[in-house]
Amino acid sequence: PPAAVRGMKVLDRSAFEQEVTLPALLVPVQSLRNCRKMMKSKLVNLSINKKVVDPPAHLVGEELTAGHKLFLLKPGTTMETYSSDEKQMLGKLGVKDKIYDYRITLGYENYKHWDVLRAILPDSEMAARGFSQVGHILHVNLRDHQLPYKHIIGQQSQVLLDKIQTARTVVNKHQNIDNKFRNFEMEVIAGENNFVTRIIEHGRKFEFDFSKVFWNSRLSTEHQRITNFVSESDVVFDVFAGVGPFAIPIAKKGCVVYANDLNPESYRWLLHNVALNKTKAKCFNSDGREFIQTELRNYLLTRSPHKVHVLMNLPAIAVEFLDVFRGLLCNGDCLKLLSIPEVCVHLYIFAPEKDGIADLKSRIKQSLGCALPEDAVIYNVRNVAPKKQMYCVSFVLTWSTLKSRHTNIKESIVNEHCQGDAALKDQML
Ligand SMILES: C[S@@+](CC[C@H](N)C(=O)[O-])C[C@H]1O[C@@H](n2cnc3c(N)ncnc32)[C@H](O)[C@@H]1O
Repeated sequence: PPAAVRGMKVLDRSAFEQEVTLPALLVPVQSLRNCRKMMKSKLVNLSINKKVVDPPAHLVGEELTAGHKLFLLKPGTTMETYSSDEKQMLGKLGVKDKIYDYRITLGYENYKHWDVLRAILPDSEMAARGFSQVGHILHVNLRDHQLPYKHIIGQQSQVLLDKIQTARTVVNKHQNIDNKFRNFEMEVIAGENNFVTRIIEHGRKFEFDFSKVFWNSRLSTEHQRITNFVSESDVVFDVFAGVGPFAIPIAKKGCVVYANDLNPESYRWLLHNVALNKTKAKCFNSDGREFIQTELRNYLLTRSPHKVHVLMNLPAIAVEFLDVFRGLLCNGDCLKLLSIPEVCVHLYIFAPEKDGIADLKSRIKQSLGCALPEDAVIYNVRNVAPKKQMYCVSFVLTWSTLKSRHTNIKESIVNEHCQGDAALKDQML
């Protein structure tokens, strides 16, 4: 497109009009088929109705207009572009060894929407990064300097909407996801003003209002990894459950699931999705800390024989919640305490690329009050930004952490309970 369109804030289609000269080859009609095959990659790649046209007499001479067509080629094509073999082949097909200059007026409609965006925007980055799709919503992240162009981007996106049949809305997602509930602020730049969408992830259905809750399709592999990891007989506490992408497939597997989210909208959609998938999960709308202190604690004191998993997917700050496990059971009846099930925490955490493991271990230690167990599994989930990784750290909570805020006092409790009975003490320890 003409250079003058760069920086345009309101779409002016007429500014795209210009006369250009395209190189062209004169081909006898009987060779059209073979030539088309041979020159496919060399034909002009604009959205032009006809890339093979009738030759005008003023260009090729009266005698060559009949029985011939012009092949319009990519700008810059010369006879030197062809190898000697290709030239020989063209000669055999009766193609003239000459490039003609074909004048054509191009307009807005001849460019693909990405070409239009690339030509208008001050940098081509936005066009290169493209769109992501969540249900019927396409989303872009416009940088501050691209905001003045949002209407043009919206208009171009409308073209995209027409092409992607499942898409009906284009939003600009403000990049900052630092708000409490991890949802994006978004603004419709094309299509319907409707954020309620439906996703199918690994065969499970999820409906939610994308403007009010967290959803990230890039976590789908992780959702599946954890779902595969837990056994049917395990009990799962999903502390930051969102709209249920861990909780629902795990419940469908047959596990008992307790799912919690502080965002009332996430909670509402969580309940909706549990029903939509015809499954069962106990759902809560509490702060994660309170959920652990009440639901998890009560459950552990029931002396259940089932292994417990605690999912903590709030990678920016979940580590700060670990202190809640310190002394979680410190006021419990000691006999009950001695038969608590194994509790495996799956903590999501961001860490820098450089020395990330040492960094996360140190933060976990600080919050948990003891070092991460040797056999903890540190799994790299994904790269979230340049130099920033997301990990899932899976580890079993030690008895002493759950019982004591300070030190390992298992032995002192046993002593207290056994009242000098050495045999009982041995048995209990
Ligand atoms: C990163 S999202 C994860 C959601 C879901 N587990 C997933 O994988 O898509 C974190 C969730 O934690 C919720 N949240 C934020 N702070 C919370 C808190 N203090 N207690 C409980 N939930 C919280 C947010 O509403 C959000 O749904």
